[in-house]
Amino acid sequence: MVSLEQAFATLIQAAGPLGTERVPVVRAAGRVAAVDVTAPGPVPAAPRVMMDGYACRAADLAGAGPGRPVRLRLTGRRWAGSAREAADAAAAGGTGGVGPREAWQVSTGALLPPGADVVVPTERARRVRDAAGEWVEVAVPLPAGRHVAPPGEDVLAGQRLVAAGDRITPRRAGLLAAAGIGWVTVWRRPRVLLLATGDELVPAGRGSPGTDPAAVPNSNALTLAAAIASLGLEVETGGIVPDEPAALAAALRRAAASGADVVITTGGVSVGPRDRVARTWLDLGARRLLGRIDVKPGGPFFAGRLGPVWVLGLPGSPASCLAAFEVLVRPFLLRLAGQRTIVRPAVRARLAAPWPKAGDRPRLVWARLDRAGGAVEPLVPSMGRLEAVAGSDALLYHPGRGAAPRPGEAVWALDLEASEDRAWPDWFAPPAVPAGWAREGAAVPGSRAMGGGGPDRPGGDGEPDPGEAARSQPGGTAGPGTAGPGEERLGQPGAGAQPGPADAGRPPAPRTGAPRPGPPVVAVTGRSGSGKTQAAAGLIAQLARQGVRVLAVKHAAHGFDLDRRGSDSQRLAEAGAVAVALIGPEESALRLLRPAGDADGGWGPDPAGPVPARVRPAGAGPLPPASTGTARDGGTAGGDGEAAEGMAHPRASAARPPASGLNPAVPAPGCPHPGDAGASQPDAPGSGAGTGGIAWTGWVDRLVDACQHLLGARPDLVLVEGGAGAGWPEVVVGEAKVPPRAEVVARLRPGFGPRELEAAAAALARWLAAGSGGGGGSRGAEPFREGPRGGCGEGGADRAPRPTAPAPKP
Ligand SMILES: Nc1nc2c(c(=O)[nH]1)N[C@H]1C(S)=C(S)[C@@H](COP(=O)(O)OP(=O)(O)OC[C@H]3O[C@@H](n4cnc5c(N)ncnc54)[C@H](O)[C@@H]3O)O[C@H]1N2
Ligand code: MOO
Repeated sequence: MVSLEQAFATLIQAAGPLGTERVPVVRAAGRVAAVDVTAPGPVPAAPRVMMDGYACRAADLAGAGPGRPVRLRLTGRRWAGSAREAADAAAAGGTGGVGPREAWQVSTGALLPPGADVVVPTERARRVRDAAGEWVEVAVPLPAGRHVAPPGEDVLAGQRLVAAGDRITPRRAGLLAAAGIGWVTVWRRPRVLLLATGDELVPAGRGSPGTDPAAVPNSNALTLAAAIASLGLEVETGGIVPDEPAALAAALRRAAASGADVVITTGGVSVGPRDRVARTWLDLGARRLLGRIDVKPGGPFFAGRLGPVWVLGLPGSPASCLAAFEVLVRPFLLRLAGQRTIVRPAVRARLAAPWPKAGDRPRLVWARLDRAGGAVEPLVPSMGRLEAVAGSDALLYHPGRGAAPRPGEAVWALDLEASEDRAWPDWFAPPAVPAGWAREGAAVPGSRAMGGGGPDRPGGDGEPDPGEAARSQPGGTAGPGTAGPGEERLGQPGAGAQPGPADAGRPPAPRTGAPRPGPPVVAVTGRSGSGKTQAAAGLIAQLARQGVRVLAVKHAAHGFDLDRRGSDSQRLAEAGAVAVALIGPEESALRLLRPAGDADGGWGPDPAGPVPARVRPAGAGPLPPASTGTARDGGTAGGDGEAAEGMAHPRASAARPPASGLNPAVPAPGCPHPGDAGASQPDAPGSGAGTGGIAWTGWVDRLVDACQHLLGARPDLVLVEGGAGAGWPEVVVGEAKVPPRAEVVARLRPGFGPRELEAAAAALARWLAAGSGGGGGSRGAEPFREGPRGGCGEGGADRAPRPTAPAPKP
């Protein structure tokens, strides 16, 4: 029997989206974007009036004041939607715009007339008519730009509006339309056919157990149909199928030929003589993917492929059927739908009442979650079983193996009220091959690959869609019509890899409830040329061997060339970092580990080599969007806007920071350091050279989010290589932020070699194991630890404490 975790991995990693189609933006809401959609131009495209009033020149208002009104001649007007008056005025011998000491009457939404640079609201102006004509008197000096929206105020040109794999919400669809986008490439919606099996079943709403005790209303189908429809899939209920073998076989054969992508049955998957669903699918030629699962309820299960059709058998008992749906089938369907986030968050919650069952085997329990209090109450069997299912808003999971959890102990609670925001369930160890990481079209026998070529070409409607681009890779701008490998790097599900080798040897991932602290941040500092990169790569290699997922951050103060072979970032990636973030003065990039066996992509012969995920100018928009986890992750980041402010690159400051910018700020030399008071940077005083530093405000969280987003798992550790430090490489640890007050766990000496690195890694591992790092908990909220801890830096690494690690720049 497979575990729930294995079952999830098998199902999810075998599935991928079903191909793309183009839909007009008016029908895009609710669909899943198949490519990134970026703004073709700024919105507004030209300065726009934001108040009903008078457009004029700010210079003319300079002398205005109470009792000293400035008088402007009214020479034109312009309403929203009209730009003709300029031409009319020009034809009439006027200036064609607002001249000195002139004003035009304007309405909110109008284009700012040429020549004008400010709008005086109606309330602040007085209209005067005399023999010489019409005038406007203004008694307030208003600066240029007041009540005028500059181009790009709503949307910046090139800004990502929707990311591949995102469900397009109604508001996002509105945004696309506002940006002038007409058509969107989306993943095709899976078609689901539901069949209920069982002679005892009667259609829901007809027949009652009260009048016919043997009758069972087909309640599963209506629950499943509503739940699946709410995911944006097409769903059809195919009615009730008798248990009689020939009738069952005929019904399943018809279902498989119905054009559905997925046929889901309920009932008949257990071991009784009339439980023939799995057998019948196999007889019809289906290939089995999964059978019974080691979990209760929900254990009786079947998943297979019959030609291009996915066939799933859920148990009949509603509490089991719906539990299996929530933990397996729902994520699976979302994956077929192309959605990048397919799993709801689970939290660690305190058990508020006794565990209702023995703890000897893996169990799911319907429950009610007290989100504010972090407590959870199992509802079985305190109520009727079905009543409990209906009254639940959480599913508890206990993996079995030993004693049942006791009241007060923490259990995993899948929040059934939260929307999907992650790619892998919290309650399983991160997958060795991250979810969504499989290459599209990669061969899985019998799976419906992405037509071998990925997304369909845009439809033959001839509608241009200049706003859309799969701009995932530098130099390789895969258009919507090509199977850009970049798309899968966005975490696009593919029909791809089998579950990777289990996470053997990997220490359990930090498992914490919400709010979840960020992973610990470690810096390798040292003077230029001191061997920092060598030290960082060595540490990463050691940590990776122990199964620690390291996100390496390389501060490239002078910019970087992403594709340069032998670059530091490549060394870090090759050492075994799951991702390498490059933070440069003008752009940032995140490289992700490429799954083994995926050879193309131009990164050289190493099949496990990294690929560039994306590069964006610092001001131009986020790396992958911060998942909704960002706010919860809290700790170091403010809200999106705040963080974005803190992260705006000074050179991009003319442009507004994007609403959910991920780009860390890399202040230019001498720039005041943006960010919150606790922000610091790895550059120590004396690093001189004006390299600036990395502003920590929020962006570590965002990089971590990006990893979660793209790899389906959070890194266990963030390792920053950068900053001058004292001299020779030092391994500096801090909490969520790198110094000012951090401790040095290891210091390497000139000529350090593998032995010294090993010792440094061991010192770091001890620090992590001591609870300062790796284990989660409340770490993220703690201040920096001051001073050294015992036992650090043994062996080849220097033990010398360094009580004052790099101090913050003023
Ligand atoms: N000897 C064993 N018997 C059973 C085992 C076992 O391990 N050994 N497993 C039990 C478990 S656990 C479950 S769960 C059920 C699953 O059985 P089936 O999937 O074969 O489902 P049915 O037998 O057809 O029905 C079970 C139950 O659910 C009712 N039902 C069925 N369909 C619907 C529907 N569409 N709407 C509402 N209710 C439905 C049905 O009337 C039965 O009462 O097997 C155990 N047996
Ligand atoms: O596990 Mo069955 O699925 O207990 O009700």
